[in-house]
Amino acid sequence: MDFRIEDITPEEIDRRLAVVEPLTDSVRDLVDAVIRSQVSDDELQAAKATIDEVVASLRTRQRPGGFGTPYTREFIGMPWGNAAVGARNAIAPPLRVTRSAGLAECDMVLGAAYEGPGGCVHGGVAALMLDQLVGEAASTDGLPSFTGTLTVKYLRPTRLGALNARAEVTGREGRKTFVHATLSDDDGVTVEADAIMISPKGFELPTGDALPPPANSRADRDV
Ligand SMILES: CCCCCCCC/C=C\CCCCCCCC(=O)SCCNC(=O)CCNC(=O)[C@H](O)C(C)(C)COP(=O)(O)OP(=O)(O)OC[C@H]1O[C@@H](n2cnc3c(N)ncnc32)[C@H](O)[C@@H]1OP(=O)(O)O
Repeated sequence: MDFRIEDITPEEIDRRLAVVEPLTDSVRDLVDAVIRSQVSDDELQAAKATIDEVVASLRTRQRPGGFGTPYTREFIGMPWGNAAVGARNAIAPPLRVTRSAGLAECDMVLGAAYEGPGGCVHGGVAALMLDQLVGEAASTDGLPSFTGTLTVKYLRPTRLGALNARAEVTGREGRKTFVHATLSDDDGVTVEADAIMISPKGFELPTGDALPPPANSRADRDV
């Protein structure tokens, strides 16, 4: 796993985020526009050519593999490629998770890119978001926890639109942390999940100090 240290200041993180977050939002917008566009075939083909040019320019310098999760020496996390919260990842639902002891929560608005059954959120997307939330809730004491078992119960269809996700630690037992999570719309809970999170054996923090929760964005770190 890539836990590399990148020795930059919080100001430099903010500067980088101020560049990449709007870019990621534009790519998200592009994804939504492609799904819902009703322009002609000629216009679609012209759009492809323009997009291919942009991709070629971005490919002139690429890192190998994934983005990884770099940390600063102060243990501010930069999981910017993360599929659920990555600041550079347009596939990620736009989640801004807030955390406190044993608790993680976020409001989000899901559009056409997250559809499963017509007009409703894909079950895998719901599970993705809840997986992230249980991971963040279990890790608020600083030690990372990985999902061992995630049990997801879909109570009723989740309409696309404004939603809330919430995860709360319900117990700890050795290296295991138990977490309950929900996804809700205005009418209440649509999906619930229970997770057994496991702290990896022998994992030691580089300094022996507890880590603060990792930051995903400027707004997140200000919490
Ligand atoms: C500079 C460094 C900074 C670091 C700071 C980090 C801060 C991080 C903060 C915030 C992060 C937020 C991140 C959110 C991420 C979202 C969540 C994900 O997507 S995670 C990816 C999906 N999950 C996997 O890929 C796991 C793959 N599996 C494994 O790696 C192992 O199987 C693992 C770690 C889960 C367990 O392996 P073992 O070798 O440690 O387990 P054994 O020693 O056999 O068991 C320990 C106890 O756990 C139970 N256990 C083991 N596996 C289990 C499982 N799969 N389900 C339930 N219980 C399990 C066992 O029964 C045992 O319990 P008994 O002590 O006997 O009571």
